[in-house]
Amino acid sequence: TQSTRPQRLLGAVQKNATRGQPHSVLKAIDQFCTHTEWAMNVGDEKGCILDSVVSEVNPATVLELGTYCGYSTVRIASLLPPHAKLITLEFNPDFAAIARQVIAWAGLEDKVQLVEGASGDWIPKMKEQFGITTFDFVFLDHWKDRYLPDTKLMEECGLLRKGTVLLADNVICPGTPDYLEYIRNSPRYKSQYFKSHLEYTKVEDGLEKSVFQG
Ligand SMILES: Cc1cc(-c2n[nH]c(CCNC(=O)c3cc(-c4ccc(F)cc4)cc(O)c3O)n2)ccn1
Ligand SMILES: [Mg+2]
Repeated sequence: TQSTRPQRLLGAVQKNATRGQPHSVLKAIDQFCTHTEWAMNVGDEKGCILDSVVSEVNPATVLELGTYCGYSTVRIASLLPPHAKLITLEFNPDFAAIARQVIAWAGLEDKVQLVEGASGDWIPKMKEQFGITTFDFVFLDHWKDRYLPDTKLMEECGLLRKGTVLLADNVICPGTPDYLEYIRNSPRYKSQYFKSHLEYTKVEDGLEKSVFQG
């Protein structure tokens, strides 16, 4: 039977990366996606911007919406302080199964809680299920038409505090026009655009960083 792209990506990690070395996992995925098969990881160019924002925030609690194969999960988790918690939500069970193995290969399973299901269902349950009060950092990288409703949902559920940083991938390609319109015009956020490119391509894309003002 045919393998899937995520399965082939995992194979490249297991073949070319060293267990317990997150950097080698990221390198193996980026090489696979550059030379063999494109895949929707945030990639190294936008990944460097992600690294700098995560390092600046130095978050104790992180929410990632959209795990896919775990590339950005590994990228973020490798920068977190010892007792920090990263919760990542993945809708597709096949993607989640691969992501668990990629995260384990990187040796970061103790920092990561991967939850399978839809963001709209899980965001209201964050406090009771995971003992979260508020998130210090949120990486939005899931269905592009869910960025705006889920941001409003996080506000309503009291999951954001003064200073919480939201970083949104793909605000140009595939694009999140309603989210950009809202977040750039809301007095409750201070936003900044980081111009970049769609992973592994020359197509324009970018990340939008927004700080909740409380
Ligand atoms: C909890 C929860 C989770 C999800 C969820 N889980 N996993 C995802 C993946 C979402 N990501 C993308 O669709 C995506 C697409 C492209 C792309 C594709 C094709 C092109 F031609 C150009 C660009 C590029 C990217 O960088 C992307 O991130 N959503 C959904 C709902 N609830
Ligand atoms: Mg993305």
